Amino acid sequence: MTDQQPIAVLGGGSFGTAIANLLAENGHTARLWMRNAEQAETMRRERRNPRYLKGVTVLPGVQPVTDLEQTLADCSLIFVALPSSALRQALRPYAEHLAGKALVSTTKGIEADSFLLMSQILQQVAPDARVGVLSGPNLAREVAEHALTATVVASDDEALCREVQAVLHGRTFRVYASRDRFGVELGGALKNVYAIIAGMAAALGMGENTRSMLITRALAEMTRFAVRMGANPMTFLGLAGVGDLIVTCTSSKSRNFQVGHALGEGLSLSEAVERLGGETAEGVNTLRVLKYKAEELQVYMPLVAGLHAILFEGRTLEQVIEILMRGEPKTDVDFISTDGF
Ligand SMILES: NC(=O)C1=CN([C@@H]2O[C@H](COP(=O)(O)OP(=O)(O)OC[C@H]3O[C@@H](n4cnc5c(N)ncnc54)[C@H](O)[C@@H]3O)[C@@H](O)[C@H]2O)C=CC1
Ligand SMILES: O=C(CO)COP(=O)(O)O
Repeated sequence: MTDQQPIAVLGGGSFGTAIANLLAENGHTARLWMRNAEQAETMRRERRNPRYLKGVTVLPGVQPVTDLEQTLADCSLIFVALPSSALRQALRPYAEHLAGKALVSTTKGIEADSFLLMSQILQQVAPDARVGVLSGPNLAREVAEHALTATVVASDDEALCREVQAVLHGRTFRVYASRDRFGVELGGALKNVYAIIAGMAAALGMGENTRSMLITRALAEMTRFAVRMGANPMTFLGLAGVGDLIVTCTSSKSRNFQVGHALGEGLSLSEAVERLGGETAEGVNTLRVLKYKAEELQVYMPLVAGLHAILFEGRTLEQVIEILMRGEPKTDVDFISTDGF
């Protein structure tokens, strides 16, 4: 990448806009690709995102664009901030334009049928691309409003990690590098499920003891699962593991937490998702596939099983709490074995 070359951000939602602004703040030109021409035009004219991050000014260095082919041709570093349900379909027609490019996924989801993470899909779609992920406790609004924030870029391509650090690292945004691409990415996807549970607990007026128990046992079961899948357990003690788990399980700015909260208020799943007004909450789809993957791999994930039972198997919250709390006494701390909550 030369100093003059623009950097692409694909997806003009909350996170894409926040990342594009960070790049612009650091003196780069960010080509923010959006599929909706009207919204791109509004952003160009009014320097704001018409749908997401209300009140945030979009900096002059951010260029909203709608021509994906041209954007890919012009940029060698490309951040992907599309929902997981859209990523493969959106990029597959442009596969030939991705060869040799550095693709960094910021998407925190899992593909339904394949159980592939987004960087694995990028690798499939563009086998000759350089691939990395960006993940961590990074609520888009707080990033955009300059809350002091840290994140992780992960790839076995060290040069890619350094490039991402160079362009994103700034006054309020610190970027750490990791080689555990799989663990960093999996952490970002798994924590969304627990944020839904935490939102439910908050709506039901459960206290801080409960929240702490939830977060801690969530960390145990997501680590257990990730290690079984081949991730480094230490990653889960870092920003992309427990860091992201804490922020999404404690903040009402998290859309997954909001879905859980709405469920706790008594809304149905479809009503809870609808209340987000089209914003992405990845945790619902992740829950569907995770439950079956955990069973297939025989990984003990009682919180995942419990939430699945409530949302998709007609169990009540009371029944699930009874099962979770009244089970036979277990040992604490043993994260990796099947003991525990
Ligand atoms: N919002 C946040 O705080 C963070 C979000 N993420 C992740 O980033 C990803 C995107 O999230 P957000 O930006 O928050 O979502 P969002 O719901 O705010 O925006 C999604 C954007 O993708 C666009 N989009 C949807 N389907 C598309 C398609 N088929 N083709 C082209 N564009 C399409 C939408 O028009 C919208 O502009 C998610 O996986 C999320 O987990 C990661 C870190 C923080
Ligand atoms: O991933 C996030 C913060 O790190 C954002 O979480 P939500 O997608 O739940 O808003």
